[in-house]
Amino acid sequence: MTTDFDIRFAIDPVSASTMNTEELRDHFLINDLFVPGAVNWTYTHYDRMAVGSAAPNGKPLKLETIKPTGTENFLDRRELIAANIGEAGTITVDGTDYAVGSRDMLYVGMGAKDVQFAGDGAKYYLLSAPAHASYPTTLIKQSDAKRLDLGSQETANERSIFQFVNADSVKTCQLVVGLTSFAPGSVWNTMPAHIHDRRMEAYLYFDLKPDAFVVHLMGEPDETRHLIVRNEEAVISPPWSIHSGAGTGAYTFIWAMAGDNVDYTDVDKIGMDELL
Ligand SMILES: O=C[C@H](O)[C@@H](O)CC(=O)C(=O)O
Ligand SMILES: [Zn+2]
Repeated sequence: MTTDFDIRFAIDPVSASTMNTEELRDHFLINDLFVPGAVNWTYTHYDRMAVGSAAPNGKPLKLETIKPTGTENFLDRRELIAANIGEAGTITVDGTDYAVGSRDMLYVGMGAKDVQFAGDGAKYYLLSAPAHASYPTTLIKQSDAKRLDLGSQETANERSIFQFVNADSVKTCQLVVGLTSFAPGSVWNTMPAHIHDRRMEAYLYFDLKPDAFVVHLMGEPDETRHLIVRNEEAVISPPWSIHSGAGTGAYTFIWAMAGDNVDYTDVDKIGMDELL
């Protein structure tokens, strides 16, 4: 078996501003992310972040290398986070089993050779970035996350940010990952919006009803575009872009960054009056 992968080149803001809907979706949206019975990757040229999935569907799946990494094993020069958005499962790393419950994340440090994803109803969302050191493989539960409550009901952005990667939970080289959930009726994420040119970001939207979608905003603050994003689809946010969205109904999302620093408080805020 060989793992399927797709490559996304880095797009500059001027080129992005000339794109039509189809071109924007081809470059920045990842649909068909979860393929039952397979691992698949989207290898991006934004900080070489790879965004993927493993949906075991009854049969354990092995993490195989893909050509773009240029290494014998996928994690020879990379680190990985697997976030389970499905039912409880098990990830085995070089012979050690980790029970990864629904909404748990597993950090796998650089150098792990044999990684297997198992669990009938488990759905692992995968994030991987180049690493410079090998940190211990660690299970991170939602209760280990640092919680930040933001927004208000009046502005439909009342939400809780769970920073799974934080100073107390796990040490990583580049990956900073968390999950954001909403108070009933709140639909706006990341508004007011921000940019962080030193880090790219990826969003996975899930827990959406079949006919619901998120209108995801991207682009430079004075040149915004939108993507219609459905359940279990992901969006790549280039370092120069805002990343914010409003759902037609309830949803949850996982955000993940890689780049020059691991300080998620280091963002450039965009004023509500600056968006065009
Ligand atoms: O850089 C950080 C990420 O964009 C998210 O943490 C933002 C987010 O979850 C939110 O405001 O709803
Ligand atoms: Zn951000």
